[in-house]
Amino acid sequence: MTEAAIDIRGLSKTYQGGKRALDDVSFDVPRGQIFGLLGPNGAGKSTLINILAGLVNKTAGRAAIWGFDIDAHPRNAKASIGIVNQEITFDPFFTPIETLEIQAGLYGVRKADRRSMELLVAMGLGDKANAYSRTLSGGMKRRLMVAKAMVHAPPVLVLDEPTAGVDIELRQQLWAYVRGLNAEGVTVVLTTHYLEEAEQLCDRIAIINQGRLIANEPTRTLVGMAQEKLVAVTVDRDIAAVPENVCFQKIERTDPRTLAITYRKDEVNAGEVLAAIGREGYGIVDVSTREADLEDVFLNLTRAAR
Ligand SMILES: Nc1ncnc2c1ncn2[C@@H]1O[C@H](COP(=O)(O)OP(=O)(O)OP(=O)(O)O)[C@@H](O)[C@H]1O
Repeated sequence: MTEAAIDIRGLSKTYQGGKRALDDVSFDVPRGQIFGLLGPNGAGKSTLINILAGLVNKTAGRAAIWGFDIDAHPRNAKASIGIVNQEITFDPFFTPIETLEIQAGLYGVRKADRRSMELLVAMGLGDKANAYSRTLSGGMKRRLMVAKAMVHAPPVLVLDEPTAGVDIELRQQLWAYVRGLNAEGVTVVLTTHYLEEAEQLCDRIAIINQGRLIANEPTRTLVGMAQEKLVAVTVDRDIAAVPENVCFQKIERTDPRTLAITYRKDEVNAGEVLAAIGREGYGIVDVSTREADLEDVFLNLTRAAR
């Protein structure tokens, strides 16, 4: 079996003062994937990433990056991971190319092995190599952060909330670059609050809530776990009384001629739901359905875990 890109076993962290930020968390990030780490505010995501980065000491458990245990082989572990933090951190007076060269120096990358320009080009910053970093747009700064995390060519790239506060267009742009890195073989781990983003990008998603792992599934499986489906039915005349039927989990009148019906797709199908409305003597004028999405799963799981 191929070793995992990241292997986390029984990881716990209790901060001074008693806050238990991680509670016996175990999971693998498979190599070559884009892996999403989701969780509400304060769930413990940054704590986990900071442990991998060597910035926070764990209380118990173990973690390995690209097969290197972070305690037994800290240097190799560190060399195997690039981390893009939430905050933008670089000296605004250096140019992008200088920023990358300095970072490469910090990581002990030999001059002959450096690929600063190549990275800038890959991130769409080739023509900005000699501009002051402070003159870059927000999106360019984010991309420079990604390039900076990649100077030592780590096989694993971690992005901690990289798109918080970034507008949709820049977000799409950044993801295009990240997908490009992934296509070249880089394993990507990202934390995000944007469920839709995770759903679009990630092969697999783990959810942390209050320090505990509550899900770890291929994205498609996770989305498939949402069994509730919503259908809005508009009928040909005003609805006098809201119909009742066992196949409706919930039904309400949202305007005089529209019913919003929730049903469980593992128990009934849309045809049965519509037939039940028809039997009440209404003609159906319009129907719209909403697929369950990751947000539904997320809410169900975090609610259940409370
Ligand atoms: N240095 C610290 N000392 C004490 N408690 C801390 C410290 N850092 C984090 N915590 C607490 O640990 C818990 C987990 O925090 P963490 O930052 O890991 O969550 P998160 O999932 O990254 O949240 P966010 O999405 O808001 O960044 C929170 O309750 C937080 O207040």
